[in-house]
Amino acid sequence: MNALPACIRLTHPAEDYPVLEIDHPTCRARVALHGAHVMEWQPAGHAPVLYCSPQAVLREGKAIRGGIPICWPWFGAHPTDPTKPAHGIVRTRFWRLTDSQDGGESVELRFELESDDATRAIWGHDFHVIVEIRLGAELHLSLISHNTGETALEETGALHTYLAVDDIANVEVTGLEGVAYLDTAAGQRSSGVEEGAIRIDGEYERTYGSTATVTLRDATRTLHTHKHGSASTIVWSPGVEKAARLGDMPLEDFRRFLCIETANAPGAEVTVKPGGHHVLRTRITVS
Ligand SMILES: O=P(O)(O)OC[C@H]1O[C@@H](O)[C@H](O)[C@@H](O)[C@@H]1O
Repeated sequence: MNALPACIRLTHPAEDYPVLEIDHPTCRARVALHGAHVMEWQPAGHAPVLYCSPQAVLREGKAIRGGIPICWPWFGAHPTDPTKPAHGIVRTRFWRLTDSQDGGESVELRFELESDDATRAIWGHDFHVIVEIRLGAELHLSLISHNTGETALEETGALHTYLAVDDIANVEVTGLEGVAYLDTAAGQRSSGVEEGAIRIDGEYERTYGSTATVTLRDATRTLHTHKHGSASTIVWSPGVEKAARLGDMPLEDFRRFLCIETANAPGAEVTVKPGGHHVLRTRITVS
C-alpha cells in the first residue's frame, strides 16, 4: 500500500482486517479492503447516507451487511450451481488498494483484484477488476471488469447500495413508474409493471428493467441514484422476518435502510469479449 494522504487513516477494527477511515472537509467515510467495500459515507452537513449494520461481521469470506457490497460476476444465486456463493466472489475477498489521493473536492481510491487459482476453482474465467471510488459531496463508484481470458465472459452484478432512511414506512421511491418488474419477495415469482411511486410495507424485492435515475425521499431528505452501464435496478427491503434470518443486523434495523441497487440482473447479462471491459457505475447525490 502506498503512503496514504493525511485525510486517510488505516485502522484494523478486527484482526487482519484493514479499513480506511476518511476524515475530509467534504465528507467522512469508512472503506474496507475486504470487498473494496464502502461501509459508511457522510457528506459534510448531512446525516450518514449509507446504512451499515452494527452487527456486520468483519471476517474474510463473509460479506459486510450494509454500505455498498460489490456483487460480481453474478448477481443473486449462481445461475446453474446453488452451492456457489450468492452475489459472486469479489465481495468476500481482500482487494489491493493501488491508489489513494486527496483531490481537494473529493477523496479518490482505487482497488484491484485479479483471478487466481482460488477464483478459478469457483468461476473459470480470467479477469482483472478495478473499483474506482470518489467520496466527497457526492459518491461515485465504478466497477470496471476486464476480461483477461481467451473466451467471452458473461456477467451480471450489482452495486448493492444500502441507503439509510429514517423509517422505511415513510419512504417514497420514484423513477421506476411504468417500468416492468420481476417480483421475487418471499420466494415467489411474479411480474408486473410499476404503476406509481413505490412505498414499502413488508418484504420487498423487485428487479426493474431500467437505466433511469432513482429518487428516494424520506421525511428528512432526498437521495438520487444515477446509473451507468446498468440495465437493471433492484429495490430490496428484507422486512422483519427475513431481517431476523439474516442474523447480522439488529431486528428493528430493517426499518433503517432501503437497498437501491445499480445492477445488471439475470436476463440482462453483459457479454465482455476477450480483451474487453465493462463499466458499471453508480453516483449518489443528496438534496
Ligand atoms: O444476504 P445477502 O447475500 O447479502 O443478500 C441480500 C439480498 O440481496 C438482494 O439483492 C436480493 O434481492 C435478496 O434476495 C438478498 O436476500
